[in-house]
Amino acid sequence: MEPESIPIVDLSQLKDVENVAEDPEWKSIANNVRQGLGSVGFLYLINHGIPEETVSKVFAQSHEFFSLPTSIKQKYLKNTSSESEIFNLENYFGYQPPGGEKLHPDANFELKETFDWLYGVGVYPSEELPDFESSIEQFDAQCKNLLKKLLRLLAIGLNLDDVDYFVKTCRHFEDPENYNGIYNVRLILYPPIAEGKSLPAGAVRCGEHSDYGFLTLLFQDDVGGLEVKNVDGEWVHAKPIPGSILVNTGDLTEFWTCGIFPATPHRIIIPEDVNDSKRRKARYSVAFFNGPDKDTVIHPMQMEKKPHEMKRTSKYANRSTGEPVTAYDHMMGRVAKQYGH
Ligand SMILES: O=C(O)CCC(=O)C(=O)O
Ligand SMILES: [Fe+2]
Repeated sequence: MEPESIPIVDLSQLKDVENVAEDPEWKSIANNVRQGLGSVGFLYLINHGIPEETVSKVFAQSHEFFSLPTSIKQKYLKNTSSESEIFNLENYFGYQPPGGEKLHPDANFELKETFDWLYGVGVYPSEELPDFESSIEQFDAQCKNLLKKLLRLLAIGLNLDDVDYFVKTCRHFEDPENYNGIYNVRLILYPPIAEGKSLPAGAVRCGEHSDYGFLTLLFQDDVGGLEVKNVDGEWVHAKPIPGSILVNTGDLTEFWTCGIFPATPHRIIIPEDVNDSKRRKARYSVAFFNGPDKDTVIHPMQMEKKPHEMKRTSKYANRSTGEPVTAYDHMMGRVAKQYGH
């Protein structure tokens, strides 16, 4: 039997209408989103409305940034020196060199470089790359637009009375200066592995993990290598589909919906075959990690699950009582661990 694959959801029919909850197109797409995110926990969006040019500009800036000499990149190093530095969200920007972060506590070494961008704070390489900030700002605005639609689709799919139930917890979309939302844009480079290069034992590109927040938008180039664990526990290759965006739900959403939307484990391993093109090529990706405003109190929702949502064992699936917790408290413990605190 073919392993369960990652569904594709077409957003082309998502029109700006007055009452989205009653619109047949919105309802039908909302069902597809619930089906996809409620099973595999990942889906591809096509015809999502983010212009190709906006995405390629960010990728171009990412290529340029990671090609800068290490001494320059080190100028923009993220401050991960202590737990309190990391817990201060305003510090969550900057560069991390290979091995600087572990998404899985047991991963030996993650062969990647990252750069995190936050709205309104941080020091960016404007001197070296004059278009860096404006490219990411444009991308940020487009991602937020799309996320608003997705959060409404989630609410419709769950039959919530208020279609803006989740959108309202992201006041940072409308007023980023005043509301401290937990979200960031991340540029990622997985460097090429030259023939004969020796790697630390057990090295991976990205250790197995689930994301922490609400929804992640992931843009990848054409190299491939990301694997996603499906309901049957098999690793499925999230092969690149040109122009598409991968979207997945994080730990907070799993907690919030008592497992209707699972936080699906994913990883990028290094192919053992030295001739595998995925090993020999650099891979670039860009992620938008979205969480709610940090003071949002999350009350786990008790609702009936559909049969396919019972299949995946979720940490929170059988929770009958869930103590409310703020989004910040739920997410930050996990963030600190990734820097070894
Ligand atoms: O680069 C990718 O394709 C995945 C990255 C990822 O899962 C993450 O940074 O959380
Ligand atoms: Fe991830």
